[in-house]
Amino acid sequence: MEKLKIAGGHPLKGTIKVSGAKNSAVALIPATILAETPVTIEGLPDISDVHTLKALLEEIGGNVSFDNGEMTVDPSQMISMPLPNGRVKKLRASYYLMGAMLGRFKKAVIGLPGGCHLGPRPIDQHIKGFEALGAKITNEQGAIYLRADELRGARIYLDVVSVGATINIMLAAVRAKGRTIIENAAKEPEIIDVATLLTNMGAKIKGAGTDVIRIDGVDTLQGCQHTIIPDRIEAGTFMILAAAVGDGVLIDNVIPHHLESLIAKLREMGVRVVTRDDQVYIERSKEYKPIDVKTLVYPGFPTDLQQPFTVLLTQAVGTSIVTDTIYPARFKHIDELRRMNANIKVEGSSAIVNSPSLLQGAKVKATDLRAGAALVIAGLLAEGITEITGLEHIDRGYSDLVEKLNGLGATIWREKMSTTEMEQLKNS
Ligand SMILES: CC(=O)N[C@H]1[C@@H](OP(=O)(O)OP(=O)(O)OC[C@H]2O[C@@H](n3ccc(=O)[nH]c3=O)[C@H](O)[C@@H]2O)O[C@H](CO)[C@@H](O)[C@@H]1O
Ligand SMILES: C=C(OP(=O)(O)O)C(=O)O
Repeated sequence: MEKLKIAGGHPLKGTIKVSGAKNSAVALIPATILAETPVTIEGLPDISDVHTLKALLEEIGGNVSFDNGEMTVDPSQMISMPLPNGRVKKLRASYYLMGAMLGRFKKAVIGLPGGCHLGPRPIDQHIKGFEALGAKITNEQGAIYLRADELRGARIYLDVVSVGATINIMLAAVRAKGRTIIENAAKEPEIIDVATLLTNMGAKIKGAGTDVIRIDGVDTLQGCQHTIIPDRIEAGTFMILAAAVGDGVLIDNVIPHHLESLIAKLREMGVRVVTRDDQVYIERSKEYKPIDVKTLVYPGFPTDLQQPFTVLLTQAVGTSIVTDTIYPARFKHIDELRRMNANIKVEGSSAIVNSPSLLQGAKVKATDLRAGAALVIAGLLAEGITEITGLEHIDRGYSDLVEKLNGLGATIWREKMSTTEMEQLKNS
């Protein structure tokens, strides 16, 4: 087990490259199950979620190679093996195995997903969608059993705008008989990316990226080659980090259009942001203005950037309010930031940030992926040494983070934890 150490308080400068999108990768990889012949995905991030999904595809008989960001999946020998426990609990997106296996085999047994603990994360809209397509679904001892004699297209209205439910229903519907219409669909760029892969495989999908998606089911899907989109959340994390400690940082491999809400909020705070075709240049400000931020579904401000952004707000002069409307309890990072001398209190679904605070290095714990990203930014801002445990969360979503930040001149490294430290962590 390792911990992350950061010697903070130094400005960063240079170029940092964004990897492929985690939230696309974790849907694109299960989508390969739907094909009859090999599918190649290029530009995948080297993160634990990708490795876990690779192992899950192998468990059901997939022949998978993964090297230098390129994964080739031969799904021809896959069978509908039950995946009730173990690896499925390591990530949220194992729920996409439900849609993909239902689409290909018309049956699946999958354990309930894991992922970040952000308060309740129901999957009732996924289930509602599968049932509308004709599947019978039961929940037995923590695993979901899905079975259909045949899948038939249906009109499905989502009661909540859900990324996972939109993609999952799409995965099952591409091999259903007839037309499926998903109304009140989520519009995230990752949904368009998955629809692009499926279309290249031979699926008939219209409207991905809008709130009405039409899918005409087909009998078979074939292999193809696909390049993943850049990770807008990793890019956003680097933009916030650059706004906090950057003396001129160029973020490379970004689609600025995917980050308009963040760019607007950074500018509102007084940060200099220059956008180019696939790059964003950022310089920290001499005096940051306090602002209010509310997370919303895309294209609103992403909940996944709420935690890192809160750290930047500790440098503003005045009071800022951050409200998370997607995950109202996504504030576990606040206790850790307080250990670093931040003056933040949580009231309901809002964090009230009184600032500026001179952050101090401390021993802190990443409770989830973006809490980890927030602590890294805090560590880079803070005076002294910050020690972060809970790296398994950060490793789910950030590829080569230490190397990338060292490339900007940061002093950040991983260290093995002693047995005593591991014991202390287990009991904390
Ligand atoms: C692997 C992946 O892509 N994860 C992202 C995905 O998670 P995920 O797909 O799990 O998030 P959703 O978009 O489904 O959730 C949005 C909201 O809808 C609620 N909900 C969702 C499904 C459902 O069946 N019932 C229900 O009530 C959730 O509790 C939440 O309040 O989108 C989230 C919101 O942008 C991001 O934070 C996650 O990084
Ligand atoms: C919440 C996140 O991930 P997941 O849905 O995979 O837990 C995230 O990426 O911030």
